Amino acid sequence: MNVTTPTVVASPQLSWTTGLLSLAIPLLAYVVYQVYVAIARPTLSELDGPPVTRLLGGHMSMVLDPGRSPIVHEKFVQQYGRNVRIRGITPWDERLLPMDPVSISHIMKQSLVYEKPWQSRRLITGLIGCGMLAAEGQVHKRQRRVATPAFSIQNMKALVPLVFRKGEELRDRLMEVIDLETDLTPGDGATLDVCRWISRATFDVIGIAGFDYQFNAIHNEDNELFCAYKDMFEVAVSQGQSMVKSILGIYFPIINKIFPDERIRAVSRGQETIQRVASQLVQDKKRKLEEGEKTGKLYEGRDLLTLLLKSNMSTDIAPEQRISDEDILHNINTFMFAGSDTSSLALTWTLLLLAKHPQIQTRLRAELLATRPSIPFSSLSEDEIASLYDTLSALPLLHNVCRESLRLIPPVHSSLRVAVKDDIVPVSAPFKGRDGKIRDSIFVPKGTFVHVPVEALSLDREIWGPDAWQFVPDRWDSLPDAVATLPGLFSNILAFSAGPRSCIGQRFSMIEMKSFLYILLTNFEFRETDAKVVKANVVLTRPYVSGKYKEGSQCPLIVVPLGRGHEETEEETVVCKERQIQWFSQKAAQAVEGTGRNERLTEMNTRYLKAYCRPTSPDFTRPTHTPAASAIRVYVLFLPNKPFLGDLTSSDEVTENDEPLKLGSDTAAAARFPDGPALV
Ligand code: HEM
Repeated sequence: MNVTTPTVVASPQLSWTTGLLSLAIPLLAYVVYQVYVAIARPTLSELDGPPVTRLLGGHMSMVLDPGRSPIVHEKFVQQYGRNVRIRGITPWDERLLPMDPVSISHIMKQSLVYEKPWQSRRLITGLIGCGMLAAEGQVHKRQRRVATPAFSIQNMKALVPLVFRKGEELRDRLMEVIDLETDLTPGDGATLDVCRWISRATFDVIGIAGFDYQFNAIHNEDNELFCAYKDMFEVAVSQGQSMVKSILGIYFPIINKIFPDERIRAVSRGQETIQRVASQLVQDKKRKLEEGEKTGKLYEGRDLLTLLLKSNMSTDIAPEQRISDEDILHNINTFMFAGSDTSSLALTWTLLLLAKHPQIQTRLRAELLATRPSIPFSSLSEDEIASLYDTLSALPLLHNVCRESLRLIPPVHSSLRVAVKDDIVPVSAPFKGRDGKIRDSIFVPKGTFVHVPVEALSLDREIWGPDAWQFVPDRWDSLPDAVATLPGLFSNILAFSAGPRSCIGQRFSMIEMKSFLYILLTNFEFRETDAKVVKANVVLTRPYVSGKYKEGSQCPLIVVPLGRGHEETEEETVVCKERQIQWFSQKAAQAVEGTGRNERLTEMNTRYLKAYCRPTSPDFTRPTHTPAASAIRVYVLFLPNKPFLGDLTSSDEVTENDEPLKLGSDTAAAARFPDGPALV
């Protein structure tokens, strides 16, 4: 199985000696460089900063830990000003921590001066290839130019129905899981790890939207490509004992070749699978596009892979600006990597915040329910879903909730840059340097690392006001003037970064967040459990249960299907009932139309609905034992192939023993109601 094994077994001593030598020589060279060359570099000497109390590790744990960072950042600003000198990992590693909006804007704009450090780029490249996240300079420019048209507003909107369908799948799956875990009595909900479920769904979304591939992770986690990506991404975020080895592996990749551990082997296995399955997908798509060109029947795929290939082939891109198939594959990997966990974390944190603020959850639900179409989702055409999304995207509270959540808990907590040449960084106000002189800019020498504190700017109480650390979506209706000075691709926050290296998937994420929130909140209520969920920065800001870090990232919430334990507000009840009654009555009328069946049935049906209908499952796609399900049964039992029920009177009860018609398997009924509820 493992191609490296025979070498190691055949000559273990030789391997060890070679390994040690190949480790020792570069290590020695590195130490010599650091002592005699790097130490002589110019430093951020004019800036003030906190004292250093440790030889290694410096201040990184203080600024990287989201449990402490808000207070640390605030104290630093008060004591040392808005641009602070901090210590990185080694004694020679002085870093700039800018918390001045003017300085940060400059750094984010000057992407040719402030690059991603080669260390992080090498780590990413080793996992997913040199796509947009890792590339720099001309390579990055070329890739971004090819990818930008794929992320246009129009192309993103075309993905809306795909995202909705996945949202519905998640809803149905959660209902099934809850049914299994509870006895279906009112008030019942199940405690679910929302983080895990959302993550499975966002993986599915990026699979289908990224390259038209069904991971089906919502249903099971066995798909080989899904496992390959998951394993690789887990290596990227895994911490612990092998931290030192991981760092050494970045500086001296040969170590990983000579001494591969289980993680390295998992990465190789994952890469092999991705290479085999995903490159086949690239070739298939290329063939479809070429065939379309030849036959004049253009291939209409909406996924990012197709769009990337189209853009790369378009005449707008000069031949020398095109990217290779390998680059295309690396970028699809990059979208998987950059777009799955970030989105699922943004959604998870939003649901947790809403669970902690039930009044806001109720208000948001009422806003969402008011837009609910009169027919079930499953019956909506793609155009109708697109127009529903247009309505959603303009909802004020939904928008406020999304940006407030991304402001308060940005999934990317901070980012790292390195100055590749000397630079002068502007500041918003003159400041007193360490030598007591007043300065109006900062000299940043080549080689300096810059720690970009994404979270610090959006939690700055001097800028956002005293409640900046709280979840207050309404703040967005009247923001302090100072907020307008903050950089950010989205809403003056750095959640999606800023400048030429900002997130290309921001529009995609908003579609995903808003569609999922819509589907989830109109079907479930989310409540806090007794577990204390805390933030930890493991590449991204992830939820953990306090004291249970070893169990991995998780966010348990009680998920209650609406209509069971959820006490709907009057506003919700009215909206839901009216819409459901309207839909059922319409369908019941169609059912009896022209069949000579009496109108009494329609009337009775409506009566049942009036009595029982609750906002349980807005598009009625599943049978339940709730009153709404009885209403569904009544409606279904009216079908012509159940003639004896034509004699039902309005006083008859439909009992548990009445067999509901299985629309999904009954061809006659299915033909009659192609868009009807699938009661399977
Ligand atoms: C809520 C969800 C998301 C958040 C918070 C987010 C955040 C970010 C941030 C902060 C960066 C800059 C990283 C850095 O400077 O180190 C970034 C870059 C990037 N993101 Fe996202 N992202 C999200 C979703 C997505 C999605 C859905 C996709 C793709 C479908 C995507 C693709 C990318 C790519 C390709 C880059 C690199 C851009 C470049 O360097 O030119 N992201 N993202």
